[in-house]
Amino acid sequence: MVCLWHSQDCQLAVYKPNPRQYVATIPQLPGLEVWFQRASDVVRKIKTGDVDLGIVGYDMFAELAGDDEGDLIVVHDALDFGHCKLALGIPTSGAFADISTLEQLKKMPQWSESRPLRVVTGYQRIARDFFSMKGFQNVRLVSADGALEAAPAMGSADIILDLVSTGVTLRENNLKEIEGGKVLESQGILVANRQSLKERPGLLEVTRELIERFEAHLVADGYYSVIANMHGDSMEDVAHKLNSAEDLGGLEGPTISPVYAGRGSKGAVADGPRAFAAVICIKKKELYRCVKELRKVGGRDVLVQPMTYIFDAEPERWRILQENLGLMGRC
Ligand SMILES: Nc1ncnc2c1ncn2[C@@H]1O[C@H](COP(=O)(O)OP(=O)(O)OP(=O)(O)O)[C@@H](O)[C@H]1O
Ligand SMILES: O=P(O)(O)OC[C@H]1O[C@H](OP(=O)(O)OP(=O)(O)O)[C@H](O)[C@@H]1O
Ligand SMILES: [Mg+2]
Repeated sequence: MVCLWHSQDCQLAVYKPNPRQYVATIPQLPGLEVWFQRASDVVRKIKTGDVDLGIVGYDMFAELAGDDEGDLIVVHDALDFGHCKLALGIPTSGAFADISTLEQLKKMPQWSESRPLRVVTGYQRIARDFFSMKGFQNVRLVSADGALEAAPAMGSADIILDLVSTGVTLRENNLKEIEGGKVLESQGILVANRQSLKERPGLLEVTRELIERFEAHLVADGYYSVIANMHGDSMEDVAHKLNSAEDLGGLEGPTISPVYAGRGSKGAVADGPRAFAAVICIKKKELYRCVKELRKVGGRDVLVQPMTYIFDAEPERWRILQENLGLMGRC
């Protein structure tokens, strides 16, 4: 069983036949059951071995894995979605108006044993460790499951520790971040149950395929595949033009092939340079610059397509996983 909280588009479409049910499949990976669960339950269920693999935010993993990561193993620690940070949110006015650093917060004279600084958070373990590591004395952690940003205005807490992404929720609730108040950075990760990986038939192979596909997709996500028609005396001539232009060389160099133009088409030239199609791979950020470069060297009819995968050598993360499981050289 795989437990998916969120998924990124990498051609592993999740098929959920019934919107009111939580079970689904990935047709490309038969034999795999997908379950949609709350983030906290994803970690708990992998820990107990009820599910084998799961995708969650690192924040939830850090909170719930505990010191005993023994049963859990992070298979991929950077899936490049769900980026956010866990940070303190402090009121912009009142007693905190002049507080802009963690040091200043710590030195506030108001807080005592009988009236501690009340911090509301869903991340009790991380908060406890953070405040004790930073040497805070009079802090009381308050629990809540959502809408934490309302707590200071409601009077049920003084400050909050919660996820921040754009910062809009903090701002709209008259809260601010402070220097030193970032506790951790988070993004989606792939986690597995160690024992299941070792024992459940077929699981390691599926995990290997997921690592390969995720890595290949994450690399491909930065590129476009570009096909352009070029005119030249020969394939070498066209290749030379592309290689001498900045950033048109592709990953290893352009792929050039002849264009067999039909009668009357643009590419049909009786005597003169012949038409070739050049396939190159370009960085998304460089697209428009590359189109202009292509035009300069005679490129026309530029077709741009997204890339799904760029598979390269076997991923380092697969090697690390085998090493962690003590399986090096056996797969
Ligand atoms: N604003 C955000 N931007 C990016 N990622 C976020 C944001 N909020 C939450 N996340 C990520 O999503 C995960 C799940 O968030 P959360 O626990 O709030 O679940 P939810 O989908 O809002 O459902 P519920 O709150 O009802 O459980 C978090 O652990 C975190 O990794
Ligand atoms: O910095 P921002 O982009 O504004 O995002 C931060 C908000 O996102 C999360 O809440 P979510 O939307 O998941 O609501 P919830 O509290 O109901 O889980 C988080 O708990 C913050 O409230
Ligand atoms: Mg939420």
